[in-house]
Amino acid sequence: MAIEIKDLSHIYSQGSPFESIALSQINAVIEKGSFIGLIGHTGSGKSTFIQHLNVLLKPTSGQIIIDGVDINDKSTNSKSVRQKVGLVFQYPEHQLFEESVEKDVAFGPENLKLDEKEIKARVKEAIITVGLDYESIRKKSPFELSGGQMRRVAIAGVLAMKPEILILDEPTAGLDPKGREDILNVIKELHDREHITVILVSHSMEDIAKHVEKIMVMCDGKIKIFDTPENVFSQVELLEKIGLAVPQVTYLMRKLNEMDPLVNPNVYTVQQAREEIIRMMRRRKDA
Ligand SMILES: Nc1ncnc2c1ncn2[C@@H]1O[C@H](COP(=O)(O)OP(=O)(O)OP(=O)(O)O)[C@@H](O)[C@H]1O
Repeated sequence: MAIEIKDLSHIYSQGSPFESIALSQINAVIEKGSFIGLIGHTGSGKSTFIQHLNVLLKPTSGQIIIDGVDINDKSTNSKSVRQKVGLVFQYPEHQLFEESVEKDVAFGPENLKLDEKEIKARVKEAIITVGLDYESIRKKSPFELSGGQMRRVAIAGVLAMKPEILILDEPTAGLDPKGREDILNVIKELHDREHITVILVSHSMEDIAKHVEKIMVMCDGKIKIFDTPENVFSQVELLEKIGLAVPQVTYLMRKLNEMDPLVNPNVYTVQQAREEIIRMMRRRKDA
């Protein structure tokens, strides 16, 4: 079963002078088990959208159907939806508060009133899944860890709830390139192993291009494109119009195609090609 989004709109402070249309008649189907990247400039509606998926926000109009169930229907239990749809907020480490890593990760499963053995097993599994050494880290205070480790602990806390749908809002924000890559690899491996649906929100095309199966591009509260990375990146003009930079590698591929003697009779030497690419990268850096 999929996530079906039907004519979803959200207006903040409707009817007041501060009214703001954040989502405008969105329609989409996200297949079960897919890995989606959600991208858009600041204020495009990404956070508003994902908060609807685990009923933190209710639609002004429209519906969200998950596994055939309208999640906003009066008869639907919000708690059971939140169990199914795990949401990792931006900078989730700010929400760590327990005295040890294992207590923090156990917080969600304890709220589910699971038995102690099951909680312990889930905590261990989640900590290992995010790539941390369970034995050496479990008793530590989250506050003695590095930024990247704290982020992993926070993600483990959501994984310990065993969500079927995992949504991560900018999970790589503020991390160095190595930390970003590590987190993205953890998420990718989890998706490949557990076949859960993953929605990864990011500002960075580069970050998500490598891993996701489809990219949803949002602009002004609407979905502008929802397609494979190849098809999204081929729409360079549209992406630039909405203020999104495509990955450098796409520009390079484009340039190399232009340099292909079959496409362009002004054949370049390898040296000329190198120089042209360097000039292009500099121009983009200066822009
Ligand atoms: N609590 C709120 N009250 C009023 N307007 C809001 C509220 N939250 C968001 N908005 C407005 O809704 C629109 C969409 O915001 P949203 O936070 O969903 O965008 P976003 O794409 O997640 O941005 P960012 O990348 O900066 O997190 C923006 O115009 C924003 O100003």
